[in-house]
Amino acid sequence: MPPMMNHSVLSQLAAVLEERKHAQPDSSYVAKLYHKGLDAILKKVGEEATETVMAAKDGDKEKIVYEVADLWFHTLVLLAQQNLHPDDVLNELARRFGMSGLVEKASRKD
Ligand SMILES: N=c1c2ncn([C@@H]3O[C@H](COP(=O)(O)OP(=O)(O)OP(=O)(O)O)[C@@H](O)[C@H]3O)c2ncn1[C@@H]1O[C@H](COP(=O)(O)O)[C@@H](O)[C@H]1O
Repeated sequence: MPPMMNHSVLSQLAAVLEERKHAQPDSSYVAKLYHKGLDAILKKVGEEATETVMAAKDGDKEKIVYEVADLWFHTLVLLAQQNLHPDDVLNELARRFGMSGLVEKASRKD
């Protein structure tokens, strides 16, 4: 998959996560998680990190990909809940990699 398509997946998912902030709590998984609050989101991040570790210890590549997807997804929910965007993380990684101007700064200040 070309890099721009990967970035597009993150951006499109971030847009859906943003929309879910205005949804009824019982209307979707993400809306329910927002409603439960920060501690519930952090609990999911912790659980998915643990499940990733267990998959890696089992040496199960398919499960590693599945669990990392769950982990990334819940960290994206955390970023959205904190009014941050995946581009903020991509920019930080680009900065560490010695690149600049990879993507526009996207976090909101509210
Ligand atoms: N990518 C995901 C995604 N990855 C994982 N999950 C959910 O995260 C949960 C993973 O937790 P577990 O494995 O512990 O399973 P679980 O026992 O059902 O979890 P809990 O109910 O106990 O928290 C599952 O319920 C998955 O369905 C996701 N839910 C939603 N998305 C994306 O988010 C978008 C918005 O989701 P909704 O708000 O549900 O419409 C969707 O269009 C999807 O693209």
